Amino acid sequence: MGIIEVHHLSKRYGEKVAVEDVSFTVERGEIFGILGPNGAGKTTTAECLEGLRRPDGGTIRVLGLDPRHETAQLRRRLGVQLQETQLPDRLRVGEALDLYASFYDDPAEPDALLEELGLTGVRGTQYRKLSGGQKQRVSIALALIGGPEVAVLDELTTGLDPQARRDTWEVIEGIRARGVTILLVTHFMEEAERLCDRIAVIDAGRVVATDTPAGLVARVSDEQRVRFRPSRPVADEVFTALPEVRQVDRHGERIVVTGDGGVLQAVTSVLARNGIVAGELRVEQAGLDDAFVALTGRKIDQGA
Ligand SMILES: Nc1ncnc2c1ncn2[C@@H]1O[C@H](COP(=O)(O)OP(=O)(O)OP(=O)(O)O)[C@@H](O)[C@H]1O
Repeated sequence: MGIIEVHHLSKRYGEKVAVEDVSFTVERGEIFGILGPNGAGKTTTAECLEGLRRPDGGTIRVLGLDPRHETAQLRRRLGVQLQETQLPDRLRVGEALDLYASFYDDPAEPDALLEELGLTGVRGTQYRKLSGGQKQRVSIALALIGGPEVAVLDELTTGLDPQARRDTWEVIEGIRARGVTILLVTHFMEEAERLCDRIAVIDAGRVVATDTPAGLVARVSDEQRVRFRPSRPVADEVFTALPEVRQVDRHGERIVVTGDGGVLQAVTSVLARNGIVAGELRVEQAGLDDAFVALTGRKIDQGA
């Protein structure tokens, strides 16, 4: 049995269908992503499994517990980072952690957690004086203070600059390394691709695909393009004779060879055999954003 099991979940707000027939299973130790554009139903799904919202249909089990009826038991074992955490402006970071730790029977050690999240230096700093990245890391610390087996992190890097985002990703990988299962709600392709073992792509309230990032990309295309400038003229046939190659194009002195996943290896080998050096070599392949367009028919809104 998965550590999180969602079967045929549905949720409406009045006439508005927010989530329709959503199913997925998260295995222990995974970073599992729920990826979709704004308004896709990601937060509603997360809130249903946190026990914050009552589903209209379907079943949910988190750690074998029903969030609707076993909310108190679940709260002790589930860490939740809400989309926007606001703490009193004058509360100091250390005070916030001590306060949250007091809610649990067997909390994590606050100082060790601050150290792990790179917050030791701001232990005595008031919340209002923290940078966006530091506030975000405090909200992660608060989600982890109860020593949860599962953590749900919702849009944890929205609004952060690229460096703070990368720092946060490293923190998440460290948390997973400690054995915490993570459900990551995001609309950032790069974040999902970098962090997640598997992803449920959700659009307009429905799961359109669940797979590894590489699996999602492979579903839509295994195509690779190799661009280079050969050190001396070379005929198209040198490449078209290779089984991996589908197409050869020329742009001035540059050659673009398109083929399957083995095309780079095939092209570099044949060039080496012919004593040709490939200058300005570039390899392009489909990414998760191409997969998303193919699965949903549109680009994700990357605006934070
Ligand atoms: N309390 C509510 N009342 C009415 N409609 C709601 C409510 N909460 C969410 N919705 C609507 O339900 C749909 C799904 O919202 P949800 O917040 O789950 O999406 P999301 O994928 O998490 O998007 P975002 O990243 O913008 O939060 C949206 O159309 C949203 O406008």
